Amino acid sequence: MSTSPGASAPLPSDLFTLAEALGSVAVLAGPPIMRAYCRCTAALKADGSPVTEADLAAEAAILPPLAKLLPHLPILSEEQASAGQAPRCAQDFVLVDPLDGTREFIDRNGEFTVNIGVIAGGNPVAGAVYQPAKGVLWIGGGGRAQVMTVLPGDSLPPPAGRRDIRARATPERGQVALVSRSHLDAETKAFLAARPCAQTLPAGSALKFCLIAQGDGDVYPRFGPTMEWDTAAGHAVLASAGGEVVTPDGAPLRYGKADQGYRNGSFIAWGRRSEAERAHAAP
Ligand SMILES: Nc1ncnc2c1ncn2[C@@H]1O[C@H](COP(=O)(O)O)[C@@H](OP(=O)(O)O)[C@H]1O
Ligand SMILES: [Mg+2]
Repeated sequence: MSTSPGASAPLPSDLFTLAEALGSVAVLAGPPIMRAYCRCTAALKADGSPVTEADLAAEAAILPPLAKLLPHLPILSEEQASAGQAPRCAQDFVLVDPLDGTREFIDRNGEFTVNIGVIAGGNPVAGAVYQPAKGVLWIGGGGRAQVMTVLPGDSLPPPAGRRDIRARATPERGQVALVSRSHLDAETKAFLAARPCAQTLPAGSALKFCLIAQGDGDVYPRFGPTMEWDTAAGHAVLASAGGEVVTPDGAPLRYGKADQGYRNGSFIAWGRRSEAERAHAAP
């Protein structure tokens, strides 16, 4: 699939409804992922094939319904990109990581997710993050975000089975920092050492964004490498819950960086920052 990088495509006007639809698609990746997860035991460490199998099966479950949902938007998916089949995307497109947190899958700690994010004008506007091992789904779009329990492959619950979430106001002291469980670099450690953090919580994959979005954390610094498909969905959920994701110089983290191979630079995800916190972080 290809598109002109500057092309703009019509998006549904109700971005929260779009996020719900993305959630319904993300949940479809649950059954193939959990089949591979349950089948593989110790053999996985010596032979990574069940991970690849789960990645590919999850992507195959997601892409057709996603293309039907958003027929005018190019889809950039991790496995297709790895196979050299990525469309060139710049402004309006969809980012898919069918199995984010390969290390967590291999380590069998359940902290892996399915990520689907919609980008408009280079910004994430709707997203769904699904944790199949726990059956938890986060969705966000249009300034509204929710968390709910959904078993792999099931339908989304009615409103009574969902919880609206909002990032908490960043406390001046005793901030809770989320960090990668598997990729923690020296620069991130130095950032944390300079902050009034009471607690550092490790979490895999896009769960770090979701935990801040639901008020269980304040900051997620990431100075090590990530790809756009790792962050877009969680970024959309967090932004819809009142948080933000910025680069170290304070600019919003943007998407469609084709010339950089869709790699993100360093970023810091925040809950609802106070003015004092903004001033403290100013370059
Ligand atoms: N050296 C590296 N280069 C590029 N991306 C990296 C990387 N190390 C980690 N990542 C990204 O970080 C993601 C995992 O995030 P976390 O460490 O927060 O759980 C990985 O997603 P995948 O597991 O889907 O490949 C991968 O894309
Ligand atoms: Mg990933």
